[in-house]
Amino acid sequence: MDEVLVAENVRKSYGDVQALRGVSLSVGAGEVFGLIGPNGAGKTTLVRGLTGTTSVEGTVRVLGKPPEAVDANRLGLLPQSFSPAARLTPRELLSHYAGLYDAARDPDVVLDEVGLADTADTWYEHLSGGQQRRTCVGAALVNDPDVLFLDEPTTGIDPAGRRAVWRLVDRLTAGGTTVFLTSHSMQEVARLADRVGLVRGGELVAVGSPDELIREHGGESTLAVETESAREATDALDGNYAVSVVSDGLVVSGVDPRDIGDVATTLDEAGVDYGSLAWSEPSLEDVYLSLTGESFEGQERGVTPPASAGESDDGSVAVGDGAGAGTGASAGTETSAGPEEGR
Ligand SMILES: Nc1ncnc2c1ncn2[C@@H]1O[C@H](COP(=O)(O)OP(=O)(O)OP(=O)(O)O)[C@@H](O)[C@H]1O
Repeated sequence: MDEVLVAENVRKSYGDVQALRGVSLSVGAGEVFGLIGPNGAGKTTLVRGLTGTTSVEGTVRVLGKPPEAVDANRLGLLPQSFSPAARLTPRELLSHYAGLYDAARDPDVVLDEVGLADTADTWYEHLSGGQQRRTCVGAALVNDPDVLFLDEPTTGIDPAGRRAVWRLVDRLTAGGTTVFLTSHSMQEVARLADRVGLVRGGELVAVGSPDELIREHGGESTLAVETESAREATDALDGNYAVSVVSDGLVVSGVDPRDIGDVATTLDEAGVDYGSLAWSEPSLEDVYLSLTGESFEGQERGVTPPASAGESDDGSVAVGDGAGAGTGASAGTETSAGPEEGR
């Protein structure tokens, strides 16, 4: 695989703050690389170092050259903060940016793709935050770049707009564009990234495909039991299963989906009332939690609300509703991305 982006021992300090402490990575042609990590971990600094918008120590190569030497027609950058002229419309802004390049795409087509066809003639300052961000996304890729850097592209954008941006990224990567993305959305990273890097305290602490990271750092699948009788449930399951008590019940670790019925039967036989059983596989969120000690997007892994069988918002599968209802229950698989938001 041709290496499009290479960073070797990249370091950056702001005064006493070591924002990057020797980051090395490479990204191949057509690959989507997703960078995740807590606030202040160094993600934006790395994007800035890779794009030559801040000086760094170490080596950076983009398309085989120092970033400043790369033809601007071939690069796209959506910075985390980007404030274009407030009294221009999305159509005017994209036309302006398109005019800076040799062979840009038709701004109206891009506006349509980012879902702004209806607001193309509204002043930027009168757009909603999400519409503004979509305008910026459109501006970053109007030149159809070979390498695209997106620093938190969909922050503030609603789910439909996020899907539109994801489809745009799909379209670009299908055409061979390499994408380097930072995000605080686990769903976005799992949906888009071929490989994920987790940065913490200025260091890249893990790199791999989402599946590899989940296998290595995600821990076991779990069955969350929502019950007010945690002690009785624990007594019933102890010995056969690893159980830990949580605020609204207990979590049984390492349960194979085929064993859910056995857990339900055991609880029934012990006379334990439970509201729901929710089985889930480890996800990128668990990887993030295990490597940073913080939950991703502020979400807690765990018990889904009582529900009849069906997929919950976090993609886990809840079964049962009251004692006995879980017997013979089937379970689905939580994808690492949670419920797929349509391609
Ligand atoms: N221009 C600057 N001057 C001084 N310190 C800075 C500057 N830019 C970043 N830093 C510091 O460098 C560290 C890394 O910041 P950076 O913005 O790269 O983190 P991040 O991972 O992108 O965070 P976030 O998720 O909040 O966007 C932080 O401690 C930050 O305070």
